[in-house]
Amino acid sequence: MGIFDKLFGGGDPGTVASYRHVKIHPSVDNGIKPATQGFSGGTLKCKCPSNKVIVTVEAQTAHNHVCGCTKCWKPDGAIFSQVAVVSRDKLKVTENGDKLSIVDPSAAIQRHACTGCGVHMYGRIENTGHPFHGLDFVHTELSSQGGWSPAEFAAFVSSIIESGVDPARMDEIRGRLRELGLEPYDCLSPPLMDAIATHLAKQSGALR
Ligand SMILES: N[C@@H](CCC(=O)N[C@@H](CS)C(=O)NCC(=O)O)C(=O)O
Ligand SMILES: [Zn+2]
Ligand SMILES: [Zn+2]
Repeated sequence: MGIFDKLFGGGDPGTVASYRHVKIHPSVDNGIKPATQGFSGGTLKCKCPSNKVIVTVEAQTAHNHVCGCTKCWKPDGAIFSQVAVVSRDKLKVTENGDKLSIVDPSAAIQRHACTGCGVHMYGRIENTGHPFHGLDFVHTELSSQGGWSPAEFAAFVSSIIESGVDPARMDEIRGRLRELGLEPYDCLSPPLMDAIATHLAKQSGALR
């Protein structure tokens, strides 16, 4: 396809592209399962064969999404992470917490990873001025329970290139995300970006 076609939408108008062959993340590749009404949490387990780290989440998650950034934990072979939030008072490390270590203590989100298998068990924001302080970040695919809130959008999509994804694949990857109903954004979704900006504007005094 030439640059003109690429920019102005040339190509065969009779063809509806399917991007089913494009893999995003195992939790969305075969269709996205809806949340179970009344679901109230479960346990997340790391991938160690024994002495697994276990995290208990006592609530349904919110804002689940796939994230293309380089910092979020991804299962082997996946180009996106899947990550949701839960109130920090609903999350407890219940077994083998001594195996956890913070990946990057200087990051806004402190990701507590298992030193045995590398899986990130939860991410926590300790900066009380951060717009998302009070929320923990979790990968609900680490739970054997079904019923968690499903992915709703795709964040930091362009960032997958930083992990080595060929930029020429971006059209098919965004195409697949849209096919799955996961609108692709290069940062967070507009409602979350608006929430961050509102928090910052109130902090600075630009808004009251
Ligand atoms: N392009 C960067 C984006 C990193 C980034 O900003 N990630 C977002 C989504 S998880 C974030 O909020 N990071 C905060 C943090 O990692 O502490 C990358 O891929 O490394
Ligand atoms: Zn482990
Ligand atoms: Zn991320």
